[in-house]
Formats: sequence, structure tokens, C-alpha cells
Amino acid sequence: MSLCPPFVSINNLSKSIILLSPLSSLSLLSHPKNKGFRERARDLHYQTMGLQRLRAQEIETNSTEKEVIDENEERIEKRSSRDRCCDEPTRELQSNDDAMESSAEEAYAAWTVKHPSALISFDQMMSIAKKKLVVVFLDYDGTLSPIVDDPDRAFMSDSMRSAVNKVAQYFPTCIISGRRRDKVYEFVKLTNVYYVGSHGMDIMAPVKPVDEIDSALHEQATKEKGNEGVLFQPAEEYLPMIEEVYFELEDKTKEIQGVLVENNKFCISVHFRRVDEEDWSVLENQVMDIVKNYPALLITRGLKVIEIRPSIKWDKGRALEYLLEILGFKNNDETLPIYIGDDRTDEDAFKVLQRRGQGYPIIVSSVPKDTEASYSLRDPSEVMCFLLRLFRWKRVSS
Ligand SMILES: O=P(O)(O)OC[C@H]1O[C@H](O[C@H]2O[C@H](CO)[C@@H](O)[C@H](O)[C@H]2O)[C@H](O)[C@@H](O)[C@@H]1O
Repeated sequence: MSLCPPFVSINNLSKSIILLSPLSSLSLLSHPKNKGFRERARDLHYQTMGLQRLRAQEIETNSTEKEVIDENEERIEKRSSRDRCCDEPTRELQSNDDAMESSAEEAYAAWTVKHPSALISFDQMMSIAKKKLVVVFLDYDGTLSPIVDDPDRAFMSDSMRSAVNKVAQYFPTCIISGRRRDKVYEFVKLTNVYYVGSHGMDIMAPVKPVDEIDSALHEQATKEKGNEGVLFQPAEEYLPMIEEVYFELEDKTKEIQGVLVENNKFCISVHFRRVDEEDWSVLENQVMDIVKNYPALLITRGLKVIEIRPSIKWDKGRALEYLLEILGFKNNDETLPIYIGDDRTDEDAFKVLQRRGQGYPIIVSSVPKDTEASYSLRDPSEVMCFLLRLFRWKRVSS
């Protein structure tokens, strides 16, 4: 049985090909203008679901006992997410919200023409991957865990952890986060992935990551840092300054209700998700007033967060390139990096892949967004489905 949501491709809509996710397909179908193809598309939708079930049954029949147990465990772990995915097409839309939801979904469907769903496009994407070395890069917040009000409670589900673990059994897998590296490890708790914190400024790569490794850079770093791992911190000298600014920010903003200042080691996040909207500009001015005294630092923005970081030419994109190098994946033609992320800082990594003409940049977003990514996934539950498909694809093809 497939754990991935039932996706539908509908041809010939206004003489173009439109790729729809379950919710977008339902909303488009619900739109009065689209009544003409509603029944046909719904049939196609259920056919697709049936086909997926059949394929999965075939896989199970051919599986060893252990694999069947694994499949069952995954199915149980994934049930809540799958049920949500499967429930969406049958959900009754409330009449008052129909028009708004429908037009939002139409806009999303139009956006996915340029940034198609990585689930719908999976087979086509992987058709070139058989002879390549797939390397997986994952953002954390908004990608592996849902966005929540309290950053300290952005936990990863056990089913997501299991999916990442499975992918990491087959492919080198790196998690690149804006958070401090040890915090990401606390959330993820997997020992078979590489962790990068502080938006790429805190990299820990293992000493012998892959069999064929042959990198002078890696050898050098190993000699310098010992055998525990290769630590690369290009902003090391900024640490005292970041500490100082962190305490200053904490102190000066403490009067504003709901502010959270997070120390991410080489950068600082000032969260205003729980701040009253009318205090946002006050907070922003306070932050700017402090940071203007530190010309070596710069301010960037994320999801309801102001971030302060060293103004060095280093970001998630540079970290991705560094990791490819240090892991020994130098050859563009043989390597297929997949980068999945949801935030502005992930765009730096998307740009690198576009510039190299290599791999798949995938944005996680349920609304249309300006992005350098080529593909999209709606939310962390779709990310999990994608990871599980990747795992199964490798298991079947190897
Ligand atoms: O690179 P990432 O792993 O995506 O980290 C980016 C920032 O993520 C966190 O903040 C965001 O998620 C929080 C929890 O869901 C949410 O409350 C907040 O509004 C978001 O901005 C993290 O707390 C930051 O330190 C990261 O820089």
C-alpha cells in the first residue's frame, strides 16, 4: 500500500498540462467554472489511488518477512499523515470559504506548473538517478518539523525520524539548519546523518564519510581537528561578538511581551511570532539600534524572525558546496544532490544547485512563493512521503 498521497495529473485543461495535489485538485474541481471535467478527473483520481494500492500489494508479495514488517511499521507510523492526505479530497468545503480557498488553490496549482510537485514528478526525476550518487540535504524547521509558535517545541515526529533514518541508510544525508548544531541533533537524534548549524557556519562532517573519499581538504582538516569529526566553522572569530550582542538583545528587548531571543551560536534569532503586531516595529528598531554598532554583523529575515549573523560570504549554499567537496562528491555528472527546504536561507542552496546545473532544489511551501527551486512539496508530511519514496526507490533498484 502506498504511503504517499494520491496525486493526479490532469491533461488537456485549457490545452495545458496541470499537475495537481489532492487539495488543489479538489478545490479546482469544486469551482463552478470547472464542472465540465469534474467527474472525469475524480475517476482519474480514484484510479490513481487504486493503481498505487495494486503496486504496493505487488511489492509486499515480493518482500521478505522483515521487509513486510518494516512496511507495516511504516504504515502505522504514517497513518495519521496519510489519512490526512487521503481525507482532503473528500472533505466538504464550507460554502463561505469556498471562493477564497478555491482561488488560493487555483493560484497554487498555477504556481506548481513552474515548480511541479516532487511527488508527482518523482518517477521522472529519478529516471536519471540510477547511475548517480544521490546526496540528500534537508533543512529542519518547516521541512522536517512543522512551524510552531514555540521554537523550543519544534519537535520532529517519530515517523519523520524513521523516514530520515531510512533515507540515510542508502544516501549520505545532511541536515542544514539555522539553529545551533547541537540543538538540531537534540531534535533529530540520528547518528547516521551529518549536522550543519548556524545557517551553514557550523559544519561537522565525519572523518570517513564514504568509501571512495579522496579529498585533500578533508585530509587536511582531519589532521588539524583529530578523529572525532571534521569541524568547519568559518565564522569562529565572531563568537565573542555574537555572545555580546545576544546578551544585549536579550536585555534591551525584554520589555516587549512575547519576544524570544535564540542563541544559535554563530547567529542570533529574534523571534516575534508571539509578539503583538503593534509592537513589531518597536522591536525591529531596537534590534537595528543595537546591530548598527556592529558593522561586522548583518540582519536577515526569516519566518517571523529577525536574524543577526556575521557578514561573511558564507551561507547554506556555500555549506552545501563544502559538504559535496568534503564528502568526495566532486564530479558534477555523477552526483545528484537533492536539497529540500522552506525558508529564505534555503534559497542560497537552491541557487547553488541551479548554478551548477546539478540535482534537485525542492521548496516546501503550501502557497506560491518566489523561489529558485525547481520542484515543490506542500508541507513536512509531503516531505516525509518523498523521503519514503526515495528509500523505496533505492531498495527496489539496488
Ligand atoms: O534553517 P531552519 O532549520 O529552517 O531554521 C530557521 C529558523 O527556524 C526556527 O524558527 C522558525 O521555526 C520556529 C519553530 O517552528 C518558529 O516558531 C519561528 O517563527 C520560525 O522562524 C529557529 O527557531 C530559528 O533559530 C532558525 O533560524
